[in-house]
Amino acid sequence: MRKPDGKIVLLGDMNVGKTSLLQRYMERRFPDTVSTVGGAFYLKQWRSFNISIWDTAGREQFHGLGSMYCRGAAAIILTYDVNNPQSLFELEDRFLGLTETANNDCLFAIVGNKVDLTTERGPEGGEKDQASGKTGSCVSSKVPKQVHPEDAMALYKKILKYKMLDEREMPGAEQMCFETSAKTGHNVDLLFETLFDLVVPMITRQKAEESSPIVDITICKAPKQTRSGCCA
Ligand SMILES: Nc1nc2c(ncn2[C@@H]2O[C@H](COP(=O)(O)OP(=O)(O)OP(=O)(O)O)[C@@H](O)[C@H]2O)c(=O)[nH]1
Ligand SMILES: [Mg+2]
Repeated sequence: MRKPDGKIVLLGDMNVGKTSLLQRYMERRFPDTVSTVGGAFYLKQWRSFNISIWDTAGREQFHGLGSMYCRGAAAIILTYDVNNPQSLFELEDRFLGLTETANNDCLFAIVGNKVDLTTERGPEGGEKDQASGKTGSCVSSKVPKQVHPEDAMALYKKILKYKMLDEREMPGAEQMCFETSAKTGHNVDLLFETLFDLVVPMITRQKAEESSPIVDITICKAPKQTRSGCCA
């Protein structure tokens, strides 16, 4: 098997839907899942590159493994559940620290999953069914969204500051914060394919640097002069 050219890692609390998102994208279905143990990866061919996408366990007992999975990552998908504010909080509190082992120029996407279960705020402040777009007081069993996109965008900006990444050189919060549904497939292709397109130039640059390493001439010492006047 060819070594992957780049790596993307899904992180986030248990039950937010990491495995479901990956299965929706790779297998085009929404099967029943069991809580992930350790981690597992899929290989995706994107253009001429092989990208590994790692699914990790959100359960606390596997927390120690997280930084190992993030090693050398080109992009990290921080996933939360739009119905569970605590799951967004956990991203900053528990998962961000695991990303220290990722590449220095690692990209971050913040993904609010399970939007199919929610209603959206309508223009007049009323609730609107996110799937059908209908406004009304009795809109099925859906609940108002608990975490709004602005909260995720604020976290994205905070992460750039924390990582000391220049906001002007990184993709904007609007591009890197997604709301998805693994159940309906909403925005799932957009999420993964946006990341692939951003990661590919990074891989190309990295490969170019590896094939023509820069020689630091300041560390090439001048030849020593021997007593006889010859160079040693
Ligand atoms: N309605 C709805 N349910 C979802 C969605 N995504 C996942 N689920 C359900 O949420 C539960 C957890 O999904 P998983 O994909 O196993 O969650 P996970 O983040 O991988 O969890 P861990 O492996 O424990 O870290 C399952 O019952 C899924 O069917 C979604 O977009 N909409
Ligand atoms: Mg899982």
